[in-house]
Amino acid sequence: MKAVHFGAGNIGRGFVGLILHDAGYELVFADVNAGLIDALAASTSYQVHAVGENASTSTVTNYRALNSGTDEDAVVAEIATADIVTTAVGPTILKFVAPVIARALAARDAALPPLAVMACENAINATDLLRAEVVSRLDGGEGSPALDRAVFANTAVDRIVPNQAPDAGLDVTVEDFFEWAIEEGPFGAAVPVIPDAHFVPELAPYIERKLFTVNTGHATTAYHGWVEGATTLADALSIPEVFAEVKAVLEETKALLVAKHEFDPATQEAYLEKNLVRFANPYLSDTPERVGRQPLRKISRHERFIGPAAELAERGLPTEALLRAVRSALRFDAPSDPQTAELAEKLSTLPPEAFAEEVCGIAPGHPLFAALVGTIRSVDAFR
Ligand SMILES: NC(=O)c1ccc[n+]([C@@H]2O[C@H](COP(=O)([O-])OP(=O)(O)OC[C@H]3O[C@@H](n4cnc5c(N)ncnc54)[C@H](O)[C@@H]3O)[C@@H](O)[C@H]2O)c1
Ligand SMILES: O=P(O)(O)OC[C@@H](O)[C@@H](O)[C@H](O)[C@H](O)CO
Repeated sequence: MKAVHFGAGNIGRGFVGLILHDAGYELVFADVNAGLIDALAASTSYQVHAVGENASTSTVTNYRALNSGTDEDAVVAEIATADIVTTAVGPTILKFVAPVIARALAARDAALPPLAVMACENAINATDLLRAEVVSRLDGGEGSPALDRAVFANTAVDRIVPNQAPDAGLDVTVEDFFEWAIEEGPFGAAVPVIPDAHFVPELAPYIERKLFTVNTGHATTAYHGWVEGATTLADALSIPEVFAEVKAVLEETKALLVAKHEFDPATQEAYLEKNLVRFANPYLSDTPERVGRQPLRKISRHERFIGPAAELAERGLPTEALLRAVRSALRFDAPSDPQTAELAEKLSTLPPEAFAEEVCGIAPGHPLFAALVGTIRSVDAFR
């Protein structure tokens, strides 16, 4: 069995690669970072250190590595004969890997079992986004026979993998918790062999619970922590005012998840409490810069803040804590992040009403619009 994985970064090596290796796949990492690919290609193993109460170390072997920027033909050839292709490159990068997958599907022997394609990004239905990009590159689009050679399935991946220490080499330190939910419907009877993943009939409750609890709470910790001058996530959560804001945000998203997916409130409360502990994992060194990265993506329409806030407002439920988190997101100005300059430029050039519509996707008439515009306007006070 062979799996090709795009994105040999934190989650690629520390989660997807490890799980596919443990499932028995030969791995081919594809990435555009030449130094990383050269290091992987020159090595025969790396280690994943899981830290927390259930610490463990795993060794990943049986992999190869290819530079998808300079050796696209080789990556196409690998995918054409693979069983699985996964991505962990970031949702905004999917459009760049799609042409490679499209070429591979066109080249794939139609007699082979279909390729399982799964995007492991933090976004609702990321695989659908990838599929749309692949289709747009295929001759004949939706009518292309090459589409019959693949099965596309959405997934929700959860494991906190911070940026690694500069001297860590290829080894990755990760939290001990992990969860990988994959929608089973698209596969029919031919579900891929991945014992550490669980296949679910409907992904929406899983991805929304994950994105609107783990990622909403995580980003709230990062943005309020950044405003308070915290340098790690654990430090941020140790500030009582930040902790209170994170808890308040998670109570708001809990109300949505309980109302929308009929989760048991006590179970959801236990889930959010567990996540507060995960964010403060003392063995993990994570930063507001990483967790808050790409603020424009994070305040977009279907993402971790505006997504739940819009649905809460539509149901007449409170959104104040989510909007206070958005206000801190608007103040995020990490120099390492190109999106913060873009954010500042949009804040200074767009009227708040236009910002709400263009950046957050909330138009006049939506029940969140007035409060969101007020939030955007209030950021002026800090400039
Ligand atoms: N780190 C986490 O805790 C975590 C957890 C769950 C999900 N995710 C998701 O996984 C994705 C990756 O996150 P990460 O933290 O591993 O980021 P990362 O920056 O560590 O890794 C991304 C990798 O993608 C590579 N890449 C960029 N453009 C590429 C291209 N065109 N082709 C091939 N590779 C390319 C980069 O060189 C990098 O090695 C994101 O969507 C993120 O939301 C991350
Ligand atoms: O990867 P992002 O930028 O969407 O979000 C940053 C973190 O919240 C995220 O990477 C978490 O660590 C991860 O989603 C945990 O499963």
